[in-house]
Amino acid sequence: MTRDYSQFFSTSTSSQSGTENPSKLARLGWQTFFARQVEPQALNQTPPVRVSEVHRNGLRVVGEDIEGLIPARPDATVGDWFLYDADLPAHSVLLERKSLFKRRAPGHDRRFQLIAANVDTAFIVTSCNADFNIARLERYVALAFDADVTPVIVLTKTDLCDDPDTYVQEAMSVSGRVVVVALNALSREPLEKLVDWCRPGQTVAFMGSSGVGKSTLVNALFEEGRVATAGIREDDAKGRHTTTARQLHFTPDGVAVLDTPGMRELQMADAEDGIADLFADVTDLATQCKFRDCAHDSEPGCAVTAAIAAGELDQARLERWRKLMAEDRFNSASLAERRSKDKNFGKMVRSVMKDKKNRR
Ligand SMILES: Nc1nc2c(ncn2[C@@H]2O[C@H](COP(=O)(O)OP(=O)(O)OP(=O)(O)O)[C@@H](O)[C@H]2O)c(=O)[nH]1
Ligand SMILES: [Zn+2]
Repeated sequence: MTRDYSQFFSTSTSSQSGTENPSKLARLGWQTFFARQVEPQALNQTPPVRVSEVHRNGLRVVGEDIEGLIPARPDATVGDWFLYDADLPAHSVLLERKSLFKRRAPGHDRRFQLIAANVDTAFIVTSCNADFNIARLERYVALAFDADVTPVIVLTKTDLCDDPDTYVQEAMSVSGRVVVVALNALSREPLEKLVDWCRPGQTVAFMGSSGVGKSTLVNALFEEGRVATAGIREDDAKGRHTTTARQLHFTPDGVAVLDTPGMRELQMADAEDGIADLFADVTDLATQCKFRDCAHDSEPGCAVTAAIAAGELDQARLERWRKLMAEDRFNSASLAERRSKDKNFGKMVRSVMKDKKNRR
């Protein structure tokens, strides 16, 4: 292989700027972040490939002129980049990731499962109706922050709502760092309003409950509509999974769209950093409390309760922070740790779980 990869070493412009005619590799999502990790000579010997599908027997990878298979390995997932060794695929070298969604396995050992790597943007989708739930939005935003993925809140079904602006205002209260977009997913608006995050070479994911319009938005990104929407489903009020495989779909424009059922079951686990990012106002206040282990209840010198009393912090937001932290702690603990937790903590967790169920 004697391909010249030097063009991918430009550090002045990233592929995000959307050049007129991006190369195949750029359209697969190859960015300066990955190019910086590699010597040009190595690229010629072992060209970059991206994991487009995860199967039991291996990772399907695609590159400039390559379609290959790397033997299954637990340390890689869809969206990962490898330097591909065509002679010994198992010796391909995994590149450092920009971002990673992971979760704890449901089984006994609670291992980490890698869900998706190198996603640039997570569209957190909800609709301007009863699905809208501020606590759920916060969970997804915290998960995205924790994964180093940019969250964008997308409010769908504006056409069915008298006052979308109320929803927009509330969604904006989630975080000053998160853009909120409101649209009718069945119109041309998705293409117009999501364009900033859907340029060639970008990788996007859609998160949100069933029926909020994720497939509809994905369809909008594909000219021919390759991903099926569920349509009307009277037989199954809760909706069903129209997506089954763990893979990346590439739009004709070169946007990689993540398609994995795992995104649906993402739980708060070891996501303390993401929660801290989202609730920076609360955690900042907490550092000013008189006692380091302040529970922000009735302790003297508590900066958090003082802020609530002064009307600077919303009590409801504080409660949602507590619940998210409790959920994260619970899900992060091993089974043994869970058993040894004291009764009160168990009670708290049960109430959080009950609450979670009610929100679904
Ligand atoms: N009027 C209107 N209908 C919408 C909008 N977005 C989605 N829908 C409809 O809502 C239904 C559910 O949309 P989907 O795109 O299948 O929702 P989903 O989030 O992919 O659902 P799951 O596949 O179950 O996760 C479909 O009948 C869509 O046509 C919107 O903005 N306006
Ligand atoms: Zn306090």
